[in-house]
Amino acid sequence: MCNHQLAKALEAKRSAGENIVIPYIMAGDGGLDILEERIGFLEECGAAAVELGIPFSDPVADGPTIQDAGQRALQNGTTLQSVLEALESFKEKRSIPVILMTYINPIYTYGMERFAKDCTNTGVNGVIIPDLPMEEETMITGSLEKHAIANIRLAALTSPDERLSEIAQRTEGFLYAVSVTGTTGARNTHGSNVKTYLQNLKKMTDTPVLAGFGVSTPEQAHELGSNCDGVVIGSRMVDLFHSGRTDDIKQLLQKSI
Ligand SMILES: O=P(O)(O)OC[C@@H](O)[C@@H](O)c1c[nH]c2ccccc12
Repeated sequence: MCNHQLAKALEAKRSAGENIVIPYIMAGDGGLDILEERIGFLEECGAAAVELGIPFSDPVADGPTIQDAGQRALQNGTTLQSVLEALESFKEKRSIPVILMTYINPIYTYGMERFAKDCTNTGVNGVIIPDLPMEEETMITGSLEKHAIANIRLAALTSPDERLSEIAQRTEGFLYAVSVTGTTGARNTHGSNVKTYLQNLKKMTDTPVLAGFGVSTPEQAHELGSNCDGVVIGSRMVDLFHSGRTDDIKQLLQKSI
C-alpha cells in the first residue's frame, strides 16, 4: 500500500458516512512481539488506519501518558529499525493502513532516503513528523514523494489563516488538526474556538480533516467529528492497552465511529 491507498481507505470510510477514527499506539509498549496482534485487533474494531508512534527520548509534543509509554518502549530496546522489521514480518497479513509518528531525529539518524524506502518495503503508508516545520521539510519531501509515502501535515490552533491554508494545500492522506494548544493527553473539554477552527480548515481542502489531541470519549469523537471528518485517539488508547482493557478499546472505537 502507498500514499494513494491511505487516501482511498479514508475516502471509503468517509463516503460510507462513518466518523473516521484513527487510534494511536506506541510501538514497543508491551514488547514488539504483540504489535501484530494489536494492529489486527484495531483493524477488527473498525479503525480506518493505525498511527504508530516511534519511541524517542525527547518527545516535545507529548504529555505524560505517551511519554511514559515511550520510556517503557525504549527500555525494552525498541528502535525505528526494530519497528520497521516487525512491520515487515506481517505486512502481507494486514490491510489496514499504517502511519508512523516520529520526530525528525530518529529519521535523520536512520537516513532519510533509507527511511522512505524502508517505509515502502515494510508497508507503511504515511508519516507524521511533528517537529519538522514547513520551512525545513524539503530535507525529506523528495524521498517521501519518490517512495509514495503520504506526508501528513499538522495544523495548529495558533497559526494564522495564510499559514493554515498553505499547510492544508500541502498535506497528503489527511490534514491533522491539532485541537488543543499544548501537549498530547486526555482532556475533558476543548476550547470554544475549535468548532470554527475545524470548519475553517474544512473549507481549505478536500483532503479529509481529522481532529486530534485530547479526544478520549465517543462523545468527544462525535462532537469534533461533526465539524470535520473524524478524530485521532491517542493517550486514552495507550492507557487502555497498557492496563489490558481490550473490551473497553473495542467499545470506545465502535461508539466513536
Ligand atoms: O494523546 P491524544 O491527546 O489523544 O492525542 C493524539 C496523539 O496521541 C497522537 O496523534 C500523537 C502522539 N504523539 C504525537 C505528537 C505529535 C502529534 C500527534 C501525536
